[in-house]
Parts: sequence; structure tokens; C-alpha cells
Amino acid sequence: MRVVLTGGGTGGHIYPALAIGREVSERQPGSSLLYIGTSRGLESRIVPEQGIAFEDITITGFQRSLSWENVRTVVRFVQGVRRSKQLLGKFKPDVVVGTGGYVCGPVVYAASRLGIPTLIHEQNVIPGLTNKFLSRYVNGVAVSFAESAAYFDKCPDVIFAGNPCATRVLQANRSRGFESLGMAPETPFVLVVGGSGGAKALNDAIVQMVPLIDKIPGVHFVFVTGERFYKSTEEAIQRSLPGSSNRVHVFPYIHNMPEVLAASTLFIGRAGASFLAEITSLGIPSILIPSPNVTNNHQEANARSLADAGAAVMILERDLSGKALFDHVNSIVGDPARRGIMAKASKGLGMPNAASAIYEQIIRLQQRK
Ligand SMILES: CC(=O)N[C@H]1[C@@H](OP(=O)(O)OP(=O)(O)OC[C@H]2O[C@@H](n3ccc(=O)[nH]c3=O)[C@H](O)[C@@H]2O)O[C@H](CO)[C@@H](O)[C@@H]1O
Repeated sequence: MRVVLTGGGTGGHIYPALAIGREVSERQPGSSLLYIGTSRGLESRIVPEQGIAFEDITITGFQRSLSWENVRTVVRFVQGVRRSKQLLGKFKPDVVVGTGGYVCGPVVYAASRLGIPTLIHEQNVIPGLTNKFLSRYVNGVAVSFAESAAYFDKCPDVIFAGNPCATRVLQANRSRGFESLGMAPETPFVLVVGGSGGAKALNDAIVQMVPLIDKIPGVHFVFVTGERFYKSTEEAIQRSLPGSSNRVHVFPYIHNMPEVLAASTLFIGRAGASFLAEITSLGIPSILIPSPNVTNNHQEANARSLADAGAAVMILERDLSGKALFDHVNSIVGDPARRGIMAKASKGLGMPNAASAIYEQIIRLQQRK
């Protein structure tokens, strides 16, 4: 089978596309994949590293207020559709799959104009602008939360599949997670990640929390700062460290995240939908600080779905401080029974068969062609 994948800007859109590509390649060995993204998005680096062919188009997102930039975006969209048609005409895919982010717009739209079967995957409870726009043109939609289906009621084939990232983390090697962090097997550790790009508010809280961690003996802390915040955060952490610095590990980005997640005891992060799919698939308890800077405040809706089920503690960013974070960490790490209950609730929300459900939908769309 020949499949075009598109989606990006941030990891939350890229990794679901890669997980779908992986499922296709495993189920139909010899399949050909082409990823279409932008050269500025994280995908331009991550996708070629996975050995998948990559082509780029130039496109930007719409701004919410009226501006000349939006006029330029319309021009870029038209040019992007033209370039996508050329790329699709050359590659001749059986199906085009979009996983959100504005790069999907011209690619999936062009595919639908060319009569190529199209599918979009929505990761969040509240759909993004691009997927809402594309919903008028696509042949199928896969959603990650049951309540999102209502936004796509005019689409022909809507399935509640979950997020394919949930499938890829289950295949991860836990021992390699410990090994890559330089930790002895089964060392308990708290993993803190502010999404694929890092989060300044979370990094600041970590720096405040670091002097307190001596009060939680035996537990390691893995801080992933995001590339752009790494240098300043790492320096600030080193300055505020107490004596036991060998329990603190700081990284700009982690490339083997599924392995590291699989080994972790507690997750602290934003409430990006792909991460949430991964931690629930593995049954990891979490403390979530949703980003208030996203469309329709969708991360709070994402986080609430875990908090309501007892799988997570949610802290709103306005209430975030190093002390608040420390108190929650201490009470979860220090109470195995509570941790167990949260872990069970987390696992109960996991949808590990997501990639397979989406693969079946791809086959259905291909056969209907
Ligand atoms: C600021 C913003 O717009 N965030 C959106 C973005 O989040 P963001 O891009 O942060 O995505 P998520 O938090 O959902 O997922 C991050 C993905 O990147 C991977 N990863 C992350 C860090 C790292 O060091 N290594 C690594 O591999 C994770 O395993 C995961 O697969 O897309 C999500 C999915 O549509 C949305 O819910 C978020 O609201």
C-alpha cells in the first residue's frame, strides 16, 4: 500500500502520524510511505530520522484577528495545494492520512480534489481549526475522545479509535528506558516534560521545586526542558540543587520517549493529547498542568478527562508553584496505595488498539475507492 502521512508543527501531531505509518508497514510489509510537512516544523527533523521519505510545503496558520498575514496565508494555502497536487500526482498514494496542524490543510484538501481517499485523526477533545475545515472534504475521521465525534457529525465515516501513540508505547522496551537514563533497573523516577516544545511555566516551577527534593529520598527526577529553554533551565537547576544532585537528570528532548515513559513512576506535564494517550495506555499516574495558551483551552478539557476518572491531579497554571508541585509529588510518590489506584484509573482510560482500528479504517476507505 502507498500512504501519504501529513501533520505537524509539534510532536503531538507528528507521532500519531508516525504510529499510523508504523502500523501500515507492519501489517503490509513492503508498503511505501511519504510524509509531507513543513521545513520549519519539528517533523522535518524527526521524520527523516525514522527513515521515512519527507517532502515539504510552505504554509502558515491563520491568526485569529484580522490581519494582512491572513491574506498571505490564503496565498500560501493556494500555492500549497498546487505543490501538494504535484507531490501526490508523483507518489500516487492509495490513501492520505492527516493528523492535524496547519500543514495538513493543503495536503488533505488537494488529495480530496484528486479523488484520493482521505482520513484525518483528531487527538484532542476539542478539534483544531485545520481538522474542522477538512471535515467537509474527507472520507473518514478517527477521534481520540468519544465526545469529539459530535464535531464531525457531517462526516461519512467517524470512528472512536483513540490515539495511535497509545499503541507504539506498549511495544517499548522498559529496560532500555532505565539504561538510556543511566539508572539501575527499577529505580523509581518522576518524569517531567512540558510537551514536545517544553513549557517555561513548568520549568520555572521545577527550578523552585528542586531544593525540596531531598525530602523524597531514593526517587530520581528526569526533567525535559524543551530545546529552547534547556541552557537557562539547566543552569538554574544546577544553582538550586541540594547535595544529592545525582538524582536529577536534565535533558532538552528525549528521542526514545516511549522507553523512558514505560519505565517511569509518575508523569508531570502539560496535557497534550498524545502524551495523555501514551500515559493512559501504560497506566502511569500523572500531575497535569494544562497549557492555557492553546485553542479553545483544549488542554484543560484533555486534562479534566483524566482528573475526573481519578487518573491524574490537575493543577491550573495560575495555581502552579514549586511548593504546590512538590506537595503533590510527595503525596503520590509517598503513598503506594494511592499511586496504585491512580495507575489503575489511568490504565482504564487507555486505548491500546488505536493504531489497529485506524489501519482497518484505512483499508475500508481504500476498498471503497
Ligand atoms: C502547545 C500546543 O499547541 N500543544 C499541542 C500539541 O502538543 P505537543 O506537541 O506538546 O504534544 P503532546 O504533548 O500531545 O505529545 C508530545 C509527543 O512528543 C513526544 N515527545 C515529547 C517530548 C520529548 O522530549 N520527546 C518526545 O518524543 C511524546 O512522546 C508525544 O508523543 O499537540 C497536542 C496534540 O494535538 C495538543 O493536545 C497540544 O495542545
